[in-house]
Amino acid sequence: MVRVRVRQHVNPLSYAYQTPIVPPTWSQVYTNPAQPLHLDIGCAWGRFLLQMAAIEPDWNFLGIEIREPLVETALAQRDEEKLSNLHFIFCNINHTFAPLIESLPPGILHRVSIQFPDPWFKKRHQKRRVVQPELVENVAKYLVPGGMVFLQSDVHDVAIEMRDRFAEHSSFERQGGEDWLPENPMPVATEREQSTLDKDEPVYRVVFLKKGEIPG
Ligand SMILES: C[S@@+](CC[C@H](N)C(=O)[O-])C[C@H]1O[C@@H](n2cnc3c(N)ncnc32)[C@H](O)[C@@H]1O
Repeated sequence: MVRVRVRQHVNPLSYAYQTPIVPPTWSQVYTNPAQPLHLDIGCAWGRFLLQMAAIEPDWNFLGIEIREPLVETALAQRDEEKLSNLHFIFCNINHTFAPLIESLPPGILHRVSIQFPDPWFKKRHQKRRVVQPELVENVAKYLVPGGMVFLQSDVHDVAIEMRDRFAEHSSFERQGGEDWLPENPMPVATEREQSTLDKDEPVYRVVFLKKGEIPG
């Protein structure tokens, strides 16, 4: 895979990232647009999804990333691997969630992952964090009953903040008790997860399911 130099962070609150995208024509993107969708928010180079899409051909995967060069690289790799159940979109998810999901067949969003989101440590920068109350509200609105939210971070405060934002919402039920999950429920580790584990550092993980009856 060819790697280009990219900025480490972009400010999602800056003017350049406020416009919602025009969604693609999904029948030109996925072979079967009716398959359950896994949305990965902040997918970076897309390595996690490239592996997931190969392992789970009966799912569609959508990676969202605010740094455009990473999306271009991920799409090129997707094409090289001929994965017709995988797509990546360059956008700011905080301005795109509703129009994006509404452009898909209804009842399609079954899984959302947010893995190692940018921590934005300084107090005055914390509004740049991706898990804002409006995002939680949108996940609650569009995820199917029984659908899964998987969150993980190596930064304890960030993990607590995103965990609490989902826990406080009446639509979600936390899984696995009060402790952080010891294992990743997904069969693939992200790049950030792998580098954290390689350094023997902790990863804070939590899963929520959306309450309600699962459609038969
Ligand atoms: C620390 S990286 C983690 C990447 C990957 N999930 C992993 O675990 O290896 C966080 C990613 O989220 C992206 N990101 C941050 N804010 C975003 C936003 N509002 N919308 C879409 N992507 C965002 C960043 O550009 C970055 O690539």
